[in-house]
Amino acid sequence: MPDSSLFPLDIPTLAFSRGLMQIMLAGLLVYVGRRHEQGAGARLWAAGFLLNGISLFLFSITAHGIWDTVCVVGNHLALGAGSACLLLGFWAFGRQRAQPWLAALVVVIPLVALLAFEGAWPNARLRVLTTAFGQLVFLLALQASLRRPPRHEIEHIYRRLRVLALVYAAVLVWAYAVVANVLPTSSRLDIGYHLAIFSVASLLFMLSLAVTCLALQFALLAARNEDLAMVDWLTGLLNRRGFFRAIAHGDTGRADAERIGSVVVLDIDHFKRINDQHGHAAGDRVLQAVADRLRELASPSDLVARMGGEEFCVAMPGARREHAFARAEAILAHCRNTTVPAADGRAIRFTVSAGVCEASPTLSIDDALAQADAAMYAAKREGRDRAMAAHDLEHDARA
Ligand SMILES: Nc1nc2c(ncn2[C@@H]2O[C@H](COP(=O)(O)OP(=O)(O)OP(=O)(O)O)[C@@H](O)[C@H]2O)c(=O)[nH]1
Repeated sequence: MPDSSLFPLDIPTLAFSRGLMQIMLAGLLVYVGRRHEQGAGARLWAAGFLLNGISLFLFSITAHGIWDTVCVVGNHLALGAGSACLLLGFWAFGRQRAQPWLAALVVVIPLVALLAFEGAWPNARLRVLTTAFGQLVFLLALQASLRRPPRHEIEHIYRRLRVLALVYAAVLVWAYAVVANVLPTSSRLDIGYHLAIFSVASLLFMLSLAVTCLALQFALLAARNEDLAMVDWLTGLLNRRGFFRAIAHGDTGRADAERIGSVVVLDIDHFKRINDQHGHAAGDRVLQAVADRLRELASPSDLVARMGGEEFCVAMPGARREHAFARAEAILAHCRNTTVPAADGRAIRFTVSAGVCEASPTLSIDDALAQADAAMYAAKREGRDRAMAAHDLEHDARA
């Protein structure tokens, strides 16, 4: 066998650099996990990379006697525990049910390798192969955990990671098939050569995995921030932006023509007076009480939003004008019977005016809202605390 190598780096040096890199990435993930509200996944990933790093450090040490045993035991235990933590991290991040038996399996396999082929029947080749089998189980479990992304925004990252894990699993099988003497080795491609290629592949995989974990955490944060930008902080309802986005994305779950159905625009009567008499904080509580009533009376497919100030809107998918009108009147009655405590202990009573408009394939959502708004102002002019339909306004105008 010629004494030549395409890889001037020896495997322990590569293992040392891989270990160092993983420990550094673990530090970065700890930082990210601590700063984010949903950082449980990142913290578990950090533990996984740290343990993997320690395992590689121990692997790269050349020790003798008892210290050699300590290094081999530590290497196997840290490797199994590290893989289990990475899996637990993906389950926590994806809000999936953890599968303790699977996590236990990736810990038990290197342990069995250690006890059986280091302790009972010493056989380095079988020990290495069993440990590699544990890594293969980890990669397959990782593949399975990436099947259902928790949000559509991170779907493409999950898809790429699945491809990456698959390619790495193929390299792992190829490298260890040589160790098992399953593949023929030419005079040039000896076991060391294959393991060196595997070491580089492993370095690249773990680096990509860590960068992907960071990318996932940031993508989740960006998606959550986008959610917050769609929600009114005071009432928890959609805000104007969230309402139009939900309409555009078809969140009502209906086909186009039916999607919008009818819209009801609601406005609290003499709200300025409530603010002036009872203070802004009491006014805020009235806004929250209206939001609660709307939530209570909404059907699951309705979109309920605070469009700004004291104006609210409910999109009722599939609802015809008469049905929407009846529901608007029910909301008004509910608000009429609601009391909100003022700071001085008095009960604040309030009323709401509403305008109803049925959308149609020829009437855009903007036009339907404008017509419902006009109907709501007509209701105000008629004396407030009532609902009016845009359709009736048209009829009156024509008469
Ligand atoms: N407390 C509180 N008040 C708000 C908020 N947003 C807008 N307002 C107040 O809502 C009031 C709206 O007053 P107007 O537009 O005159 O309407 P109104 O008094 O309800 O009269 P009508 O609509 O004609 O019945 C203003 O005084 C705003 O300051 C808010 O988030 N909290």
